[in-house]
Amino acid sequence: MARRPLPRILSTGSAQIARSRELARTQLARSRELARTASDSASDVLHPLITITRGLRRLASAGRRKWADTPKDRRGSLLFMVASVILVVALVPYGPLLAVITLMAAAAWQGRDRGPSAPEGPDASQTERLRSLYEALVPYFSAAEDPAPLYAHGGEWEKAFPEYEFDGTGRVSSLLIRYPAYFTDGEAQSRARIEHLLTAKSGRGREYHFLWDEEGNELTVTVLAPLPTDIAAQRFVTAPGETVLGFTDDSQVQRTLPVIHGEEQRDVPPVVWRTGIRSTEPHLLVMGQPGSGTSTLLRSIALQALQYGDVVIVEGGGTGEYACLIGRDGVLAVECGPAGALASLEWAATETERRLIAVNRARQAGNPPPDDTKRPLWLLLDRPTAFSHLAAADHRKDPQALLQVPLRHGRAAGVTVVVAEQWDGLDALSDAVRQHTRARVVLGPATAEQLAAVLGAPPHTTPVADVPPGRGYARLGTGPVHRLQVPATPDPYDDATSDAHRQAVLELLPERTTPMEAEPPARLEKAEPEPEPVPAKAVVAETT
Ligand SMILES: Nc1ncnc2c1ncn2[C@@H]1O[C@H](COP(=O)(O)OP(=O)(O)OP(=O)(O)O)[C@@H](O)[C@H]1O
Repeated sequence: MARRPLPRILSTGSAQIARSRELARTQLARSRELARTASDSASDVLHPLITITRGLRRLASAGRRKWADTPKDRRGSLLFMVASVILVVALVPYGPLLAVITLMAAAAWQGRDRGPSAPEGPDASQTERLRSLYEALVPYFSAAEDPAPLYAHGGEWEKAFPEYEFDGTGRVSSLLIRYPAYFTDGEAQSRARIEHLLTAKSGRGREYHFLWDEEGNELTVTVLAPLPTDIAAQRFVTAPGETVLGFTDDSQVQRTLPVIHGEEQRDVPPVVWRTGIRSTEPHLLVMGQPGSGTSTLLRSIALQALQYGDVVIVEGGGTGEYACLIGRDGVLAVECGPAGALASLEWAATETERRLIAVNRARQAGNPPPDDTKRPLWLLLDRPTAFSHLAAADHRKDPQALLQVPLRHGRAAGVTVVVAEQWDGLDALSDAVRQHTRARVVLGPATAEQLAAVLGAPPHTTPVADVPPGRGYARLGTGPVHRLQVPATPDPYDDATSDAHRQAVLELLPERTTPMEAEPPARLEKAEPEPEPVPAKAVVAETT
């Protein structure tokens, strides 16, 4: 069959349509070109304005950051300084105009393009690190029954690690990890397994902080900077009843203390322990292994306590580490022998009862507490279990038994007990000491079990490989576990002490009120044949 030609109208129509399409395309391309040229010239014209706006934004956010970083107590002076500058500018001839020009110039400088921006996302080696971390977590964060597992071998690590940061050495410095809701994050063992794995895989030798968000099924891992070990003993800016145990991270402590370091002053976050009538943790237990710095912490506490109170020191180690305090104003006794320790603690128990009775009588009579009950009394015991062993061998009274009254009633009577003990003496500590010392410090290396036993909760940070002396953890009551670095407060009579540290401690010592010759020489010797007389001031207090 012969093919019929298409109707003419159709063939010419399609040609026309094709032509008009071609025309539309050219017009579109031309208008795009026009728009591009217009936008290019507009951005050329507006470029300075855009740069200045960007610069102003950067300056404003820098100002906001500076304000947020300024400690609250310094904000007033900062505000005053800014107000003074504004006033001076307003008063100077052409000042406002010059100020606007300077501001625009600074904004233009700040807002300039700063070269090619850093490439987005991790580089090859960082990707490899994150992938290997992800793969290591697969066995812990996956279950065979999960139809859409977040963790699977060869899976997408990007979904599991939405945020990450690396340090200069290419190691992870901060990481946000998502995990499935069925992971048993409420169990300490499950958490510990993950924390151990992450520590090993992210690089040992650093301290990590783990923040578990059980509600959001997220774990934030942060690498912590080492705590400063160079802060020496000094007068800390604290109120009466506050004692600085040491320094910690700024993440968990709102307050900072100005400390002098050499010529400089800097603000550091302290662990402040409150004692006295309103304290919920009126007594402290310090644990550590030999050489971890427990005596140094006691010396630091004594120097702070002596500002407002009296101190009795009982030293079971017999190393004479508190000799610098003998005869100083406010130091009622430094006892190194069992008989002296017993006598001092007997006096302390009686004194606590006396204060308690006096306070109660005054209260019942509607009077304020008498003056002779107000001066805080501190009982500092370094290794008291050494005396417990000696007392048991000699069939004498255990000095720890005498702590019962000061521990139980010390808060109301203004008596604070601090006990420092080594790990081998932990079991020999009396029940009263364990029950009433609600402020806790652990110094030096310690196992997870030891930390949990003393602090009552595991720290959220991993242990450091090399623990400097005076480094550890502190927990006040049921509060968070803080990392702690005790200020260097060495024995000034120790030959190994540096001159600067020796001078720092000597400057804090109160005046010597009892001449050294008046002190019986046997006082600092370990074995004492005769019972020590009750300290001079103690007798006075007892008879009043
Ligand atoms: N916070 C600190 N900063 C700097 N050095 C410290 C600190 N704490 C302790 N040291 C140093 O560590 C050494 C041991 O300290 P310290 O005597 O206080 O330990 P200890 O736990 O009481 O041990 P021991 O009972 O065996 O004496 C000392 O040389 C001391 O100067």
